[in-house]
Amino acid sequence: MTDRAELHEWRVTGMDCGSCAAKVRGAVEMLPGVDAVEVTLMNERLRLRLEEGASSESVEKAVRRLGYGISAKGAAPEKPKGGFVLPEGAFPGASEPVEEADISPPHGAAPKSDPAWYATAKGRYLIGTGALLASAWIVELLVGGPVAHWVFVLATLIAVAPVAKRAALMARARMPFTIEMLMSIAAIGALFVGAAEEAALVVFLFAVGEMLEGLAASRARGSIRALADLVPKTARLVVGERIREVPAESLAIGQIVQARPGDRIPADGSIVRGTSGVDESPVTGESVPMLKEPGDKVFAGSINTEGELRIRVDKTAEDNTISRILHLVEEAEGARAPVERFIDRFSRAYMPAVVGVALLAALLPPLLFGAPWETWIYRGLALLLIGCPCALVISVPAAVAAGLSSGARHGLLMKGGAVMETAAKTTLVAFDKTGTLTEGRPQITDIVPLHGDAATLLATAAAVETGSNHPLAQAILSRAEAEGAAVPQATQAAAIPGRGARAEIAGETCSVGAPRLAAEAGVLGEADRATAEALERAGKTVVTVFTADRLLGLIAMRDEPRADAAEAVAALKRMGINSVMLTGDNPATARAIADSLGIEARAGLLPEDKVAALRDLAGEAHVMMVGDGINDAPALATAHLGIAMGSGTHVALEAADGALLRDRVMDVAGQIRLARATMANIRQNVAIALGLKGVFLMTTLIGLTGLWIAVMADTGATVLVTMNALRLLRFRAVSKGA
Ligand SMILES: Nc1ncnc2c1ncn2[C@@H]1O[C@H](COP(=O)(O)OP(=O)(O)OP(=O)(O)O)[C@@H](O)[C@H]1O
Ligand SMILES: [Zn+2]
Repeated sequence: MTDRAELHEWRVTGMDCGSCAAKVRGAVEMLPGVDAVEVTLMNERLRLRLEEGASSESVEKAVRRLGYGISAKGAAPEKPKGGFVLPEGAFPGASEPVEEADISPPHGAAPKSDPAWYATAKGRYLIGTGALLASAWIVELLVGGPVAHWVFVLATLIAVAPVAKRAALMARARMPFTIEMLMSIAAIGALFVGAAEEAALVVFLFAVGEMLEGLAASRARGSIRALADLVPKTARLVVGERIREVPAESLAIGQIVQARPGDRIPADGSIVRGTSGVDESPVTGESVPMLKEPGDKVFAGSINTEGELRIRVDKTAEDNTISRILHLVEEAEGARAPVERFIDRFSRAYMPAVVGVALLAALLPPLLFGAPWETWIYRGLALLLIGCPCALVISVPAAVAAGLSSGARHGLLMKGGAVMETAAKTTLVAFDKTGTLTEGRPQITDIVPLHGDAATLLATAAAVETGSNHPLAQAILSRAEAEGAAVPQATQAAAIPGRGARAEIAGETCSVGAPRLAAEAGVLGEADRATAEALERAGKTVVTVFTADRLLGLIAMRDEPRADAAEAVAALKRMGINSVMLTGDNPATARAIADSLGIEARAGLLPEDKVAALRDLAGEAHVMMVGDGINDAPALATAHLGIAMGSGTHVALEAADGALLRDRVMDVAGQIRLARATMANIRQNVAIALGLKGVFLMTTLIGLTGLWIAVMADTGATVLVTMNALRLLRFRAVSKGA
């Protein structure tokens, strides 16, 4: 393997059942110099590594030969071929290139809408086979007898030809067990046992099934694409006195745009003029409009409800929150759940096994017991049709895609099926305290100067904290600003993670930090310690302000628990999930807050202690860690699952396994509920798929059902499974008003 290998990406159109993706993967994997092949059905993507010297054209050729459309990502979109390789002129118009469903271009460009069903290659194939079948029936009605029989034979042959051609192509790509192959053998075989009418019907029903599958797949894709549609295509750019309509994609950072009442905001940005209620539900799922004023941030895709706003663009179109969410949901699909891999392996073994059973059924009874050949060959052919694993193969990705996009619309993000599967198993949620269980906006409650006055103490503390972005530092800085304190000049200001901050003021080293830090420096007397502890027992966080030789004073702050934190802990409890709070804050403060929430607490943890605590917990439970993502990245990475919540998520979106975009603790329960519902949905789907197969396997063997029922059973199962999965789109993870 050379390290010059390059990553390539294409868009592949026309895949709409799980086995399609497997076919593309199989065909491409065989090519020399190709490695790390990844095919995703829902966003129609093929990604692989090409070694130096290997040509990307051979990849494109291999995919086209299977009858799928392929175009390089980023390059000018080429017109994709339809789902079927049709002989020239087999059906009117069928050999023209077909504009198939286009997925969301991930970065905000205008997505095309799906063409009507009859305009797709599969639609035309369906109409063609339907017309053939209908004409044959008319002939049967008018003429009947042997003529009609031969008309059915002819209709079957014409209709099955494109399928057989495709089956042959796949077989040559060393994939003999495909649904196309089973179909072709069953249809042509049926002609030999004299069931011509049924053969024609079978091909027609197969076309119906393909069509429905295609519709279901594009529906699932559409639900993800809907996210991209939220960002307006155009923006009203303010240039001097005038306003110009420009494409939203072309906006550059720093430009000013106008949003009128009722407009969707075209870019992530900050308000420079105007005050208005902004409905962010499209992005975060938060349904109550938020009052925004100059300086506040807004997301692209939110709706401006009341007044005119002028907004400075902060992010380009491909970098805004919604395209990052979209990107995440798309990426997510690549991380396949273990259950999905299992199903894949299973279905790969399943098809050959069914072919074996079909062969035995056709041969054994006549050979061993002298049963009639015709009957048993017919039954064998019907068994072949039962060998289509479509329903089984689509059962997992359909549910995962529906679950993911349903979550995304409520601000609950998970990076793929693997994350969902783990989330569903959660037995313990570890919460970070500051900014997660609490608002993360501490307010100063007490200033206790020991030398000099309160204003000087505050000013000194503020000078030291200029080097920190800790919430406690923010509290001190904003209070100092509000009081107009005369903050002295500080140099070499630096944060001491998990402990405090330090700086030089007028040649003297000055520190602000946990009482422990002052104690270590030997400047915390008994009386001061008692004062601090009394404040801490009231749920306040105390910081000490000190120089090398004396304690200047104490500052107490209180960070209120989030309104729904206690309720969320209770909701998790009802789901059988324990909660624990991990915090760097001192034990007394932690105890006071934990008691008010009904949660266990581990306090006084340095960042590395949090990691150790999580390792410890992960030994006996499935742990989901929820943090604000700001300085708990190592902890998020240590838990089985790390979920970033609230405002910090914009930083942590890429690093965590999932994110909750709203500042609601209840969403943790919602996230797990959604994951559980998705896993339950998958189990139902697998049961439907396998159950129906089992039933029809039996009825076919005893001769109760025949060829066309076998096709219907497969199509029916596929449709049932997809519809069941789409139910997840209506999933309500969070009760209203939570
Ligand atoms: N910049 C700072 N200024 C003052 N004190 C600080 C600062 N940074 C940390 N501390 C002290 O160290 C303690 C632990 O800080 P750490 O950042 O680990 O926890 P936290 O973020 O406050 O709480 P949590 O762990 O729940 O998020 C704080 O409670 C505070 O006493
Ligand atoms: Zn299929």
